[in-house]
Amino acid sequence: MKLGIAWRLGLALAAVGVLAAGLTGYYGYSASRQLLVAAAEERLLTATRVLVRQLAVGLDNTARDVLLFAEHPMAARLLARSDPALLARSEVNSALLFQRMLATHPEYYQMRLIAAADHGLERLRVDRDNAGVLRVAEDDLQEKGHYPYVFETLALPPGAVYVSRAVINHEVGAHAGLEKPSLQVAAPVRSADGQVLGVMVINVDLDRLFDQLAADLPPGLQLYLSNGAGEFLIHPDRSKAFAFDRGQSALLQDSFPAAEALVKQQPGLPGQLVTSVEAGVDGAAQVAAFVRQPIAGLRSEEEFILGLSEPLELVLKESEHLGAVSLRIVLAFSALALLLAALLARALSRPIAQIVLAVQRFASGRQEPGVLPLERDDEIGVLARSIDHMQQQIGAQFDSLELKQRELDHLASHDSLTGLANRRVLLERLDHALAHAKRNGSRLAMLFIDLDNFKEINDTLGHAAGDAVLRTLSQRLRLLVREVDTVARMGGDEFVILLDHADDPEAITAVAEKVLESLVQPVLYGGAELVAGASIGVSRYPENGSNATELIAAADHAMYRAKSSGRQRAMFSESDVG
Ligand SMILES: Nc1nc2c(ncn2[C@@H]2O[C@H](COP(=O)(O)OP(=O)(O)OP(=O)(O)O)[C@@H](O)[C@H]2O)c(=O)[nH]1
Repeated sequence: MKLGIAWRLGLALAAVGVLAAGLTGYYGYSASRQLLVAAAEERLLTATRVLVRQLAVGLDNTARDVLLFAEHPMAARLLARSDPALLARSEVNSALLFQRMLATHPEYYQMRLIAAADHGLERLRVDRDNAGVLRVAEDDLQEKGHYPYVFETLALPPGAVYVSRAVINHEVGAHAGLEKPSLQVAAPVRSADGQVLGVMVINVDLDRLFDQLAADLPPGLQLYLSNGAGEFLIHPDRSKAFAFDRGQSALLQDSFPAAEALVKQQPGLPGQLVTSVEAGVDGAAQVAAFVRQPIAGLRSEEEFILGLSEPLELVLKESEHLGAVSLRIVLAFSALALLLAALLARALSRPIAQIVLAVQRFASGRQEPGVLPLERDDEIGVLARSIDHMQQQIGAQFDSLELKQRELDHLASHDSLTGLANRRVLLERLDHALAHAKRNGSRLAMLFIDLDNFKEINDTLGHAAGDAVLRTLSQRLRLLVREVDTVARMGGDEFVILLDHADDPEAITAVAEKVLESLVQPVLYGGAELVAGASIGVSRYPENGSNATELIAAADHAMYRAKSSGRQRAMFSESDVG
């Protein structure tokens, strides 16, 4: 189907409408997604910074706890082992305090007092086990001098606190702490004279610590902790936490490439970033925030990078509703655009079709012209009125041309002076009449009339008088014959009357007599009576000829005989073609 210009315009407008609605919806939808992602990044970063702050506070509190015990005189007394009675009481009291501490701090799983002497022999130790909290029997106490948290702490200045690297605790007999991700927080114990007697150590269960920290986080968030090198210590996928402890590698920068900037950052400086990855935990896209935070005020080789991530799907959940609303709006606008386009196309195509029909009808010259939308006051109305005006102009010019054509036809076929048929028309009609007569076996007669003494009128009264005589006599000739008969002026003062169905010679003679009588009647001109008269030669078909030339020649010849026989008479042709 070929579409008209109005429909094509309508469809183009509809397409523009649909496109505009679609693009608006699409950009609104994608802008909302970007805003949601940006808001999630901001939210995650804030939450991560809060967590880092809580971690620092937590470690600080543990450091305070360690210092409290390390600097208490009871610790020095226990390690100095000077007074046996005092020692026994101190042991009981200290063990009680250690047990109270473990009871109130679920993240602590071990508290120990370790001597600098005897290869770092544990002097007092309270462990958490599956049943609760227990004081480790003297026989089970171990030598720990070879562990960094012992010999490095022994070297610390007064008041300093050591924080170990995050490790999995493989120490034999560690009860609940065995194979736990741990931090050892330790401080040296000194005698009153400043001599280093041993160390006070609290073992922190990292999992419990972060369970506490993350307890208030909204659901759906995932927690990451790595050391300064990017090795995961806490990961939603437990197989990635402490992978280095199993001789494997699971690095923050591998899971979140942007985090490499934090890993490579100069130690001791804080840093933060937000990032998005296409395939995070479970292969789902994630939005994440990471913060690197040095442990301020504590002696540690460790720095932590803490992070939170949220699945992109969760972040964009709100945009799904917006997307559905956008889609409905786009569909509604598209339908509206199509409807408007159809209405516009109809509104345009109707008057255009009217104009086309009117122009076609006008072009094909139909009697009933098409109706133009003349009353419209828009461009189509202007066009219709212009076409109407043009049609009227063309119609008027056609009428004028037709008139002129008729005048030309008349001029070409009639004598201008008398209005009678001219020689050309006479010959046409004669041919026609001859053909008809031959077919029907009918007869024709031709009267060749030449005025007598006409020259004299011209010569005496002038050409105008001659013209007046010619006009008057022509009128008389026309009135003498029937409608079907032809009266023609051959030129000068010569006329021919062609009589159709002229079977009877007497009837022909009667016509010739009437002609003679009529033409000899005077013509009034300028108060004078002018008399011409005429001589007539008569030829007949088929007697005197079978074609126009023969019949005219025969009549002409008979006319000359009438002239030479004394004028004012009619004579029949004597020529016989038979
Ligand atoms: N006024 C006028 N005269 C014409 C016209 N056409 C021809 N004539 C004149 O008509 C005359 C015709 O000549 P003739 O037939 O020899 O003159 P005539 O006096 O009738 O001679 P006969 O036929 O022998 O009687 C000429 O003088 C032409 O000049 C015309 O249209 N108007």
